[in-house]
Amino acid sequence: MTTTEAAPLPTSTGGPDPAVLVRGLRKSYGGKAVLDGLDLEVRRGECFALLGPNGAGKTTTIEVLEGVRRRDAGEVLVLGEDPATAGRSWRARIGVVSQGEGAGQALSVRETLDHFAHHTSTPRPTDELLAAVGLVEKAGTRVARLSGGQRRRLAVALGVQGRPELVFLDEPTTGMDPVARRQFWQLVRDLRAGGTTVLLTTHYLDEAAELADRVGVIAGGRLVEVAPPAELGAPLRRQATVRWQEDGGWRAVPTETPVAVLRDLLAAAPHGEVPGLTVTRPDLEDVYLQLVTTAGGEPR
Ligand SMILES: Nc1ncnc2c1ncn2[C@@H]1O[C@H](COP(=O)(O)OP(=O)(O)OP(=O)(O)O)[C@@H](O)[C@H]1O
Repeated sequence: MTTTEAAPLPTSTGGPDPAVLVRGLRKSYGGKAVLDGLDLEVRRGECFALLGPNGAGKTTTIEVLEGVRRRDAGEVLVLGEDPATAGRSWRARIGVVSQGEGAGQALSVRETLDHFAHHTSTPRPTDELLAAVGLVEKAGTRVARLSGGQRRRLAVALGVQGRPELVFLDEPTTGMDPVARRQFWQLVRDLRAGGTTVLLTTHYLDEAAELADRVGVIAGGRLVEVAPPAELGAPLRRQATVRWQEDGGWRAVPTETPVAVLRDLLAAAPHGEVPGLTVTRPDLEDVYLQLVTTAGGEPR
């Protein structure tokens, strides 16, 4: 891994100030580099999904941005301030949904939301939050009696209670059932439609494809690619595979010009029929796997 100096933060990116601007972020644990010069820019109002294998450094990155983990080097601006030194007024502008469960156990769901509302200047109404995360039926249940997925929903409600400008969602739907995930996706869409910037980490590529304006892949301590989900790994996506049945077996031809392959096949087909013919291109998962493998982003 290289040890180049962090470039100074640009003062202008050509548009409004980004919500998150990171240059040359480095973090090691016990002498082992996890982040090795990570650059990241999240635009105001977008939903940005950080992808990467287990141990790639997604949570470490989010924690540095939240101001709860110290960095070794690099420059970081979140809503225009350095999280390492920013104060309470800055903290009130961000929302955090971490991987831990957080909320106390003895209070009911409603009491928990009401309790934290007292510490927030313009909280979203508790009933609105309960509906948004699908916990209306559980409003009177003690937190200790919630299932894992229901606790994640409560954590999400608490994270957005203070109407944050920017919300960090670290693996927000882990443990949620498919209905809850879709409900959560709607919540994220609503937040984004209301102008909130969302930075989330996820292992679910369908979630990233569904929600994110752009995705970034962390591997080998750096952001190896950033693009809209449909454009990630564009050169890899150009490669199609034409498959068909021939002489009792399967043939598969990788090609960047599938139409030409099809034309030849059809010309050679006795009755214009090619049994089992399919043309496929790599999907987001195929592209992601290639990116992290190429970048040496195997789990540490
Ligand atoms: N407090 C710590 N002390 C020592 N090592 C740590 C600490 N926190 C994280 N690590 C290590 O740093 C690496 C990155 O961890 P991190 O949690 O940031 O990864 P991640 O991409 O969020 O992983 P996952 O997808 O599994 O949640 C891992 O190898 C982890 O074991």
